[in-house]
Amino acid sequence: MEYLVTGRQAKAIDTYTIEHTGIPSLVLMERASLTIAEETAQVAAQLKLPAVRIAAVCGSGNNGGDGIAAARILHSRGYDVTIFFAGLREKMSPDCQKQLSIAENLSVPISNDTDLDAYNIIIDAIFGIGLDRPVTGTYKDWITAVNSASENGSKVIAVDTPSGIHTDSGQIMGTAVHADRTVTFGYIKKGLVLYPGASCAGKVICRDIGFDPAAAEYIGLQYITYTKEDYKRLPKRYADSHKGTYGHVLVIAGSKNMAGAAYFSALAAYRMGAGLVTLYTPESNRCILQQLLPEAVLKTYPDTAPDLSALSDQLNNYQAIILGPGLGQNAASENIVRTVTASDIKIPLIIDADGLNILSKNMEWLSKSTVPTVITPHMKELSRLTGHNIQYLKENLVQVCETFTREYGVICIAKDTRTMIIDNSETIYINLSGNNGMATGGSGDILTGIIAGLCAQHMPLSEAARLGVYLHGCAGDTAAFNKGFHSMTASDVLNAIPELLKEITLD
Ligand SMILES: NC(=O)C1=CN([C@@H]2O[C@H](COP(=O)(O)OP(=O)(O)OC[C@H]3O[C@@H](n4cnc5c(N)ncnc54)[C@H](O)[C@@H]3O)[C@@H](O)[C@H]2O)[C@@H](O)CC1
Ligand SMILES: Nc1ncnc2c1ncn2[C@@H]1O[C@H](COP(=O)(O)OP(=O)(O)O)[C@@H](O)[C@H]1O
Ligand SMILES: [K+]
Repeated sequence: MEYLVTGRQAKAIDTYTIEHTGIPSLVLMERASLTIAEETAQVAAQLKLPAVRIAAVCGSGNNGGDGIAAARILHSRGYDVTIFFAGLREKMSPDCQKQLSIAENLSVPISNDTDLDAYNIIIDAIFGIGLDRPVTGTYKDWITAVNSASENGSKVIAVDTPSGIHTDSGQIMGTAVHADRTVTFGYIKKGLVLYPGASCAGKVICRDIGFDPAAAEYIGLQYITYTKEDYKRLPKRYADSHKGTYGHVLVIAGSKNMAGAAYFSALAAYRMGAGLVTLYTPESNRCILQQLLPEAVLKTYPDTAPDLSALSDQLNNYQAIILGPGLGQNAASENIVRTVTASDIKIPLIIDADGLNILSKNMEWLSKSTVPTVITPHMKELSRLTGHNIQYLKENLVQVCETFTREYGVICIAKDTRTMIIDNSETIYINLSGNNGMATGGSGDILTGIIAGLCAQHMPLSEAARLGVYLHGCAGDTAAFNKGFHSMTASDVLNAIPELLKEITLD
């Protein structure tokens, strides 16, 4: 697990380390600059040119101070480096002032020119976490100059964040640097992983510069993400076990023309390790699903007339229930959704797709429901559930989901390029696995199966939500590796689950 920080939190970590721990700010700056110099040297070596010219474009805050110090370190190591001062001398921070005077004393070249085209590498140190308003005027011109050099082939290394990106939201504040890589200090800033910030950051490299680890605990960080380290959370298999050990999933899914969603969801639960999967689906799907997935137990109902009291009586027989993929929105589906949400079961329920579309027209069912529930809406479904348009949702996702979660007592997995999970705790999970190849029909159905498979193996629902979303994205990444972003399908994501889990468990 890794933390992602906001600008305010990053600043508080700086301040704690300086004031409470006693590490001087110039020491932190020197360490930050060393990482930039190392990264720059690495890029310079990769260019394989007879001579490499480096420009450090520096603002007047501490981000600029990092850039000036990095230029000084590179200069002392024999690199051809020039400082371009993009800030205002009268507004320099004390540390930036200090760095500029050291650079002047050591005769590091400082240019008054604005033409960056002759430089092979540009260090962007105009703004870091201190950016607090839209970029205008000469700053805008500098950012344009950096981007134009980049378009002409220069490599751009951003210091801490690409200048112009909002540290928290990833929004472009008027204009922003498009970097090839961003070296960020201590913790990854949230704005570097959220779009469009993530597109401007390029490859994000997070380097330790000596912040006191106690600072994070003292401040209380809120945003987390999973990495390969979290593979170890996968439920254990036991030599002495049977299918009951790994739980029984009920998948309430599919309708006349949507057998595929039920199949994806059910197979994903099996692939994730569930002991048994039962599919509750209309009679018209019987043949196709039996052929597609002989491993599943089928419980079919007459297409328009499910036996709701029999369904209700059975619900307690499972360890996890999926409701909604391809369910359709006819009267029979509505009755099923009402019956399941109104039941008194204490079994984890994962509601997706048409289950959510039906609920969005019957929100009182959700408010009255006492079933432990996770909902997995994509932005359109979330828009139907909350009444907000997608633009508003994207800009206010955390706040909208927090309100929704509190009001309805559910865990919300807001699916998007960067899926977020908001439950009733302080912690917000932001997912970084996955890729655009997953923007293909059926991907979401697989996620429901993965989460249910984990719940069936006795993982608590909020934990299964996080690990499920992470592994779903990892399976998507494996599928993209195998088939490419354009051609991969939901079936490829399903088939990547065993490949992924094999790699994890045999490691
Ligand atoms: N001791 C520390 O605090 C450390 C800070 N570090 C570096 O310092 C950076 C933060 O430094 P600062 O807090 O000085 O902030 P920045 O250097 O990011 O920029 C702040 C300055 O820019 C001005 N500004 C903000 N938005 C503007 C806009 N749109 N147009 C014009 N001016 C604008 C502010 O008024 C302020 O003068 C980090 O990103 C990191 O690179 C590192 O050296 C590590 C240690
Ligand atoms: N560009 C992308 N980057 C990362 N993940 C993506 C991207 N596009 C889609 N996904 C993921 O793929 C899944 C799509 O789900 P959904 O829209 O419900 O698909 P479907 O309804 O076809 O099953 C979500 O988990 C989403 O996070
Ligand atoms: K920067």
